[in-house]
Amino acid sequence: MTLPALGWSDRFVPHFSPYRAAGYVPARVVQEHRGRYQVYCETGEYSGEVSGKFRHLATSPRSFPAVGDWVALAFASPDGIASSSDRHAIIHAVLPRQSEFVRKAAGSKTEEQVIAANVDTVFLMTGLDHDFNLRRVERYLMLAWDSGARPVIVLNKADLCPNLGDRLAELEEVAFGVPIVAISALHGEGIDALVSYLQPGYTVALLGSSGVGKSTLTNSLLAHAAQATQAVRADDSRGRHTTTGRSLCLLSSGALLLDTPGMRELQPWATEDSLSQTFEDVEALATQCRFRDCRHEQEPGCAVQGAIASGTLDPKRLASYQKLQGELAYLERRQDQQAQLAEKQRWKQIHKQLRNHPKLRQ
Ligand SMILES: Nc1nc2c(ncn2[C@@H]2O[C@H](COP(=O)(O)OP(=O)(O)OP(=O)(O)O)[C@@H](O)[C@H]2O)c(=O)[nH]1
Ligand SMILES: [Zn+2]
Repeated sequence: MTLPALGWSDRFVPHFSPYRAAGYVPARVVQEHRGRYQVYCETGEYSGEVSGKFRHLATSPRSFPAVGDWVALAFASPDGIASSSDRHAIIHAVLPRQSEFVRKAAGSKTEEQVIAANVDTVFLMTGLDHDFNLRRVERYLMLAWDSGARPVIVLNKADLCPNLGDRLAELEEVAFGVPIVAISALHGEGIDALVSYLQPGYTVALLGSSGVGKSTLTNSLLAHAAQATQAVRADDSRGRHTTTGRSLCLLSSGALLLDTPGMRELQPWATEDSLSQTFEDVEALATQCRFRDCRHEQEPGCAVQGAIASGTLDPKRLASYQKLQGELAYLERRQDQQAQLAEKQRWKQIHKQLRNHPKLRQ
């Protein structure tokens, strides 16, 4: 496979040039399992792990490669002689990510884990059945803004929806220009509208609650992929079915689909930036409130309550905003507590060292 077919773009070139000079090759992570990685580069698929130096210098779990990452690779063989015919390789660096999806453990930055990297477009899937929920769409939009990937709202199960027009109108109120595509994954309807996001070398991922139709859509996108997988297999000298069981798959259109259990389980968390981006209407109104610290409850001159009274803002949207703001504040408090605890531990350690210091001991 060529690098552009794997999703390489000019944006990575300057970041990679020092590694190229040192003799490394660029490769993309297509699978991760307990510190072992499957990667693709121009000469095929390799199995790899990070170098000892990498491990030593890594400051957090976030530093480690994730599916979708571009890495600097060196070929290795057991006797230490570099050779590209050997299928083992060492990862020496992770290139800066264009986007990343992070699993956040409540209140602990150190436990944050990257579960997908360099996704160009994320399909936020919502069902047009009982799953339809504007508040959930808001949360997924926040997650998307936070990741750096471009969101597209995909409304699935259009076949079950008698009032699509109403649904679309409701959604537009929270989507602020994010494209909305209605499909029926089961019946293969409307999929054509997704094609423009499935350009060769583009990486897409699906997010949405369980049962929304992610697998159904994936299967329909993969359905005609036989030829493409052939091309990938031809690159593998051992003729293994290299695309099966991979978290990054080549679609017939030439786009890459990133699908991992981690992505499927991803829960939206609020961050300051994503909150502002998702609720720019509420925040714009808030700047018009008479009091700067207006809580948008009973205060006089509250522009937010004014908008609700005049029917231009849905009160449920304000409630959603305030709920997420509360969640954000909770997370920040937890993080502060953790930081304080870590600081306390550090001083304990220092005191202990001082106590045991030979010159200071009586
Ligand atoms: N009527 C209708 N049913 C659909 C459509 N797409 C998916 N389904 C059905 O919805 C159910 C769940 O679909 P899945 O594709 O398994 O959903 P998922 O998002 O992958 O679910 P998880 O694997 O739990 O995350 C299945 O019974 C599908 O047949 C659709 O467009 N219309
Ligand atoms: Zn106000």
